[in-house]
Amino acid sequence: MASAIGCPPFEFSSKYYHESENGGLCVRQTSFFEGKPVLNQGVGYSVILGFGAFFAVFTSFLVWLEKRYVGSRHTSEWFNTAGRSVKTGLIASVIVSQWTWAATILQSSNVAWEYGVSGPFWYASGATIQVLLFGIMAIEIKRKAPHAHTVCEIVKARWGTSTHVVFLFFCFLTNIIVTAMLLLGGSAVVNALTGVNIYAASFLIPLGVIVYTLAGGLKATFLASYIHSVIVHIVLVIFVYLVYTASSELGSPSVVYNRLLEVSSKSRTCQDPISHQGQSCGPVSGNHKGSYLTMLSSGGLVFGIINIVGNFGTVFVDNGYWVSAIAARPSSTHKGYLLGGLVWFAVPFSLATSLGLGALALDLPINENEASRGLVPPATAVALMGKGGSILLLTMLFMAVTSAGSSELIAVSSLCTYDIYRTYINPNASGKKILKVSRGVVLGFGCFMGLLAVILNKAGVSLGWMYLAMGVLIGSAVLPIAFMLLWRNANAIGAILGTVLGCVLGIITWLFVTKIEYGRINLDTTGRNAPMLAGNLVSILTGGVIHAICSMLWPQNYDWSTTKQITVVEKEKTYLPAEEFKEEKLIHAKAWVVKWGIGFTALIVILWPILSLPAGEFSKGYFYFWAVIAIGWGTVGSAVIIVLPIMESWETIQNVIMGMFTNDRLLEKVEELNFKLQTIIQAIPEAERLYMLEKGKAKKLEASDQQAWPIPA
Ligand SMILES: NC(N)=O
Repeated sequence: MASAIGCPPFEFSSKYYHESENGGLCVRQTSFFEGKPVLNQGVGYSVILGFGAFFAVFTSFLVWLEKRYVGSRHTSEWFNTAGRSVKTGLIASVIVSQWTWAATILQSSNVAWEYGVSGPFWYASGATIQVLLFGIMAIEIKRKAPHAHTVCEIVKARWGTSTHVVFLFFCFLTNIIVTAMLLLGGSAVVNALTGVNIYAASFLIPLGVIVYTLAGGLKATFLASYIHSVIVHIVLVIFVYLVYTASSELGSPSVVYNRLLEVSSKSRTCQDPISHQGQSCGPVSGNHKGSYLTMLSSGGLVFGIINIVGNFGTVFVDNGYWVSAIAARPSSTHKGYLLGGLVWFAVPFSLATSLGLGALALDLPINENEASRGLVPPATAVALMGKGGSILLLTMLFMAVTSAGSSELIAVSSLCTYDIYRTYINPNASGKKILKVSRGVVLGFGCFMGLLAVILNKAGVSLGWMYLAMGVLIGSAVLPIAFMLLWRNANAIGAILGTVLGCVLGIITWLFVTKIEYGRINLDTTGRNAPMLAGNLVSILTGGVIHAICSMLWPQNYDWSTTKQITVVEKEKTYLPAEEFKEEKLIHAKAWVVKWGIGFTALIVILWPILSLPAGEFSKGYFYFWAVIAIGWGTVGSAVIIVLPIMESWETIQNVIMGMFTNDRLLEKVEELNFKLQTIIQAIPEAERLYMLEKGKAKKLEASDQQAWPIPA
């Protein structure tokens, strides 16, 4: 039971308090980790290097199996687009792992620790809607630029060289920001939990990723992403159930609820040394009744708005999402993005509702510096499970950082290859040359990733600061990039002016508000909510408004003819039915994703928060319901993302297993025969037409046979 002035204030957190030697004062531990790692360095190096090596070998092996037994040809097109035939489940799983950053795991719990229940909600909803809405762009790529490899290729085809250069700059900036956040979060947690040198961690984490991305390109990152997603979701489910059902310290929504009321109670004494500046203690400023159990939180809402703006930038301006859309088969694109978004919602929401609120409910002595470095969830994991918890958290984080990192590698590699090398240096580059350049960039950017993290760590930039600042820097490019595929009158000059001026005005506003509010400009003051909110909003809105005004004054009236003329490097034989590419089908898919994408967006950023406002400070029953949603969403989402890709690819998996256990020589012959036939078909287009015709007839015959002679149950 809590005591207002006793020491310790709560029995359940007594180990974090002691009485001072001289005056009998109650002293709270100044930080949770106290600079002492929970695990030894050997474990840290084993996780980084062991998992890195395992995934490098295993993923390369999977790619080899696919080449050998499924017959994929490893051309430059395949390296950069995975054959443009990836199905819904795998696309959804790729989106989930690509969008699960270190920040998703760490920063979401940080905002739970700062604002209570509203933090995880705003983190999750404010970063899900971009993925849902990007489904619209994804289907538009299929309609308007079916052979593109990157977003900037489309920019160049529509608006020319100057705009191309501007957007290349913003796309690279996005990749650099995302990569920096991955490594800042990853290296901070590895360092805090294992004591591995933070600079060594920054260089070693990307190592395994570079190897498998080099070996297998986009398909390798997709396969690895699936495995990473599975691991992330298994650990997620373990933590959620631990906090709300299994742990002896918490173990039920009711205990968490009572503890959250106790730790924020008005009667709690929070003066130094019973609690220190920057630690959670007593009522929360800006929250209704100072409670952690309310959606009426001004801090939570401001974070939510900044989160929405910043994440529009890191989806729409990150070439990685365009590459995934390009890789998807047309009938899977929109469904993959919608499913991916809905499943991803659970990662920050369920995890931070468990580990973030868990940190508060355990009254952990986490300080502000630890929280902004992303150390809230590791602290809860350690408090609840000891070393086991830290290993699980470390594993989850490593999976998130490496899979999102590999997607960034491919995103940068395809920009350098197609938008710089093929566009400005060697327009007639052969497939072999393109492949070589792609691999060179993967290696180069992989090494640069490590260097970047070292520089940022040295400069004292934290994950939390970077996360809030990203929208100021790249938000201005969001609306112009969306207009590119959605608005025929959007023009080039507006795109350039909007993007550049929006960014400059966003930065000026950000610094100006910092100066006015806090009197000085430094990493601490620029990272506060008010300047970040102002900078983020000015950047995204000015970018869009300037582009819209210019386009209304000088409309382009474009018909997407030049974007449709973007060419592939090697003509690949597609195994997809012609039906997949039909305009009516794509328009139908677009209507579907517009309806569901906008519908779910309205549900999770407008309806849900509005409906939860009348609850004020949650009652125990309301919190129970909230926790059940977090547990249920996490469980169902995890099941879907683990099982669906396997179900969809079951035939391919069977083929590979059969191939592995049957006569290799026979397979080699079939492969050779297949290759010869492909060559003949490519040389004689008429042969392909006849083949498709016969195949269609055979399918129809088979279907009618089945109707006439149904197979008995
Ligand atoms: N991907 C994010 N915003 O966690």
